[in-house]
Amino acid sequence: MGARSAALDALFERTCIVPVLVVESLDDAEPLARALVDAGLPVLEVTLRTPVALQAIERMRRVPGAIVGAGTVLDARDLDAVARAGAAFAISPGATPALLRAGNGHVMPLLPGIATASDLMVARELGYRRFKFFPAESSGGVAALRSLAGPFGDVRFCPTGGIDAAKAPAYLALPNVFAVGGSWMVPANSVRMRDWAAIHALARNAAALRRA
Ligand SMILES: O=C(O)C(=O)C[C@H](O)[C@H](O)COP(=O)(O)O
Repeated sequence: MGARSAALDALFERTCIVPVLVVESLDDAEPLARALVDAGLPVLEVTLRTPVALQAIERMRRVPGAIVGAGTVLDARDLDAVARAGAAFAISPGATPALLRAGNGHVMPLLPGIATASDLMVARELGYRRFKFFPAESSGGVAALRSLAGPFGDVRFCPTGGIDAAKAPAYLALPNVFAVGGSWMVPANSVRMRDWAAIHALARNAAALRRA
């Protein structure tokens, strides 16, 4: 197994649920990370969708127990930026050859996004064996991952996109799924209200989910 796959497998040994976070206000970064880590979800994906995302990664990293990665990494520039911010890993919704090559030049592991067999094969040629499957629900969901297991026996996935507490168990039951990503435990409204208790409760339920 390659070093990147081993590093990702080691990270996701600790959890099989990845909260996908959109941090609008820097003041939310620390209490949000604390609520999730305390509830049993230590691995966090901070999307680069807001202007404060890089600073949020830096702040969340200081929360004891938090393992903070970056999402929405679209190109080599984003990859360098999140590495500088101290992200433990990077996730992209899709993949380009340039991003995949840049990922090969980083110690920080990149989890590229794929939605089809052809996407996967391009990244596989460059050494990738762990992928985000995005957007999971609209790209065929559980049935698609079951089909991909045939030709790609050495590949494992983190499906994300449209998954919630009710849908997650069917994904986690698949042998080629190492984790499930999603925002269901972090409702935008709860963040706006700074209702960390509500997020903690949803995160606790998510943390009780297990791989098969
Ligand atoms: O911003 C990114 O990098 C993304 O790839 C998208 C997110 O992973 C999904 O939007 C999360 O999906 P939901 O759980 O349906 O909210």
